[in-house]
Amino acid sequence: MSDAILTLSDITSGYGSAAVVRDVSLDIKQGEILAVLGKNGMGKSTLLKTIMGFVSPFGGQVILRDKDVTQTPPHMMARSGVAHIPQENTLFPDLSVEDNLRLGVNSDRLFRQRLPTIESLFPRILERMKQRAGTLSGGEQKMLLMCRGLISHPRLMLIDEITEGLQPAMVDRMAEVLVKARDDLGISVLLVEQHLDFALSIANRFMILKLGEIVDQGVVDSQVTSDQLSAHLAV
Ligand SMILES: Nc1ncnc2c1ncn2[C@@H]1O[C@H](COP(=O)(O)OP(=O)(O)OP(=O)(O)O)[C@@H](O)[C@H]1O
Repeated sequence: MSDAILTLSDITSGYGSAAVVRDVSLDIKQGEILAVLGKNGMGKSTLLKTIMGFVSPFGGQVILRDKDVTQTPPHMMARSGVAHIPQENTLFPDLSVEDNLRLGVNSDRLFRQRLPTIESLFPRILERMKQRAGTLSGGEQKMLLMCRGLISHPRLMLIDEITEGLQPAMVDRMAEVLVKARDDLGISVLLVEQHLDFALSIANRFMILKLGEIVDQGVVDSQVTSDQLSAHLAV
């Protein structure tokens, strides 16, 4: 049995007949953060949507803990412990913070059981439980999206540009939360990012996607700096 929680083998996918992700192979181990970096339009979001089952691959395999889940629909992927936090805001703005959070669990018992973990990660969200989600600040809405993912107790999170539009203090908070999720809860994370310093501050490994293909990858250590990788991301 492989120790990878997720393995992609030669995934090619896209829209209509246009391939925007080409022959991507990767694996993520339990409790590891893999950052997928690249310029706009390089296929990063499509890669996450393909794993989650929103986009059907033209070829290749998606393996979750040794089980072939290629073409598995999103609700079944969620049931298998995969949480997708898309770039778009998928909160229900007219529902309260609490009701949005409750969408991440299927029972009142689990909700009450897991709330303390959420409280320890994001105390400010708890202070706003009765507030309509649409009236939270942009940063608080991103926090709520992350909490809704975390309260489902995922084994794997697919996170798409969570730092977009966040102020530096909130970016730091988000980094702390992801590191805690990895180190304390053992969650694996596939992180799509344009914020290089954020990604390199928390990721174990990185991978650069260019026109849908992996053009560089490696372990994040003191040798890897944002200056080296920024050439891949410059517009
Ligand atoms: N639903 C769709 N139908 C057709 N083409 C699409 C669709 N979604 C994305 N594309 C195209 O696929 C390509 C890759 O898009 P994708 O959103 O995966 O890139 P990305 O690397 O996540 O970019 P960004 O950083 O700007 O979000 C782009 O050329 C985009 O226009």
